[in-house]
Amino acid sequence: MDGQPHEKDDEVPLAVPLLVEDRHTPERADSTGVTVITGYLGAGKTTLVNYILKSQHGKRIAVILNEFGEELGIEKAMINQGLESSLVEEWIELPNGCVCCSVKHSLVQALEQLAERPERFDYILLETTGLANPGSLASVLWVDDELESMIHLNSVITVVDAKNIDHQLHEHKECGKVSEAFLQIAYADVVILNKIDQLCSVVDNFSSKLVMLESDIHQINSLAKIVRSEYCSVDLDDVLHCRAYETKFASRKMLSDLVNTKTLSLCHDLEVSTVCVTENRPVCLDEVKRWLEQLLWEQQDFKILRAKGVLNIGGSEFSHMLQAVQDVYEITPVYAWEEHDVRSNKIVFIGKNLNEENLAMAFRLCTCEEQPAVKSC
Ligand SMILES: Nc1nc2c(ncn2[C@@H]2O[C@H](COP(=O)(O)OP(=O)(O)OP(=O)(O)O)[C@@H](O)[C@H]2O)c(=O)[nH]1
Repeated sequence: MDGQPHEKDDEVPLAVPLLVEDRHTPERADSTGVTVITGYLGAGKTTLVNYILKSQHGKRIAVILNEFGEELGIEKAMINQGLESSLVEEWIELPNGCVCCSVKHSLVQALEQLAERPERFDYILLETTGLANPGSLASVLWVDDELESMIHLNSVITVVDAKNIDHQLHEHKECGKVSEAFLQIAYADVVILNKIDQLCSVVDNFSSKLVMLESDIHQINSLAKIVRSEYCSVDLDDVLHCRAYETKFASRKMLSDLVNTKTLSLCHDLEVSTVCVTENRPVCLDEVKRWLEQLLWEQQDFKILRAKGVLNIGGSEFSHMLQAVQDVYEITPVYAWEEHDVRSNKIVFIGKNLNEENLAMAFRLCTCEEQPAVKSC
């Protein structure tokens, strides 16, 4: 951690809010949720980790830190022993490098070691280097078979510096590559729009600037929840209980939020954007899979980074949820359709150079009106 902790970090809180409620007891009792914390250099990732560790939630939290380019390539694991216990620091040695590329395997081993400890953790936070592409990391953590029973990916939290994000989004891009600031927002389940105090000190029309930044973020990723903050003082529910990857346990609210997500097309200057496609007729599961595999696995003049959707599969009485990160995807039955449910299909794509019309047209070709019913549940 190379940032300086803010002096507020050392103050004893005057009041202890009850931030973690019983209803949040992990559904998978045997598996620990991992929250990936990412963000541009200096955005406030360490500030967020410190804030979480020092909040009095009574939970045991392990933190794995990955610093890109550190000489020794050493990772530091800080473990919060819970309410009224001191912070314990440990070192986990990983080879030098960035978790999203060269040391995935070691990271997986480190997570296994943490998860296998007799004293169980309630949460594991993984603070990535400011240069990491959270997509690779998310896809590894989401699907790793060795880890599946012990840990699960909870969410990706991206900390954004409100004063500098404009510049970061519009700075020079390497040809053909999506810049890190876009990737970090594209893969985020929650965006913490931090340092709003600093933004306030440099712009006159502070409120409208904030709204504009939020609109830019939502044009890149309409699925992300945006939380404004100073020194990352956020509601811990937003960071620890997001559960963006729990497809099987997706709530009706999560699905209805998806259905209500819209394509925002105000600014055409953004490298990455969200596109939503809908289809009212039932779709054929095999056709959808074939289409997705083409989109995700074959070379295209566009790139899908993340997708989420609700599907009405012909012949099935279950709504299905689609999740995709990079080249990995999953379609899972979620809950039985009820009489009042509107059985429709919606997929939200986040990616580079997406063409709404082409995607909508291809989705239409997946309908199964002319095809035999598919029994998937
Ligand atoms: N004014 C102001 N400063 C902040 C805020 N949040 C964090 N900082 C300060 O910004 C600096 C960088 O914060 P860090 O938490 O170290 O940021 P980081 O993302 O971990 O930085 P790297 O590890 O270098 O990528 C520190 O000096 C923090 O105290 C905020 O909301 N307002």
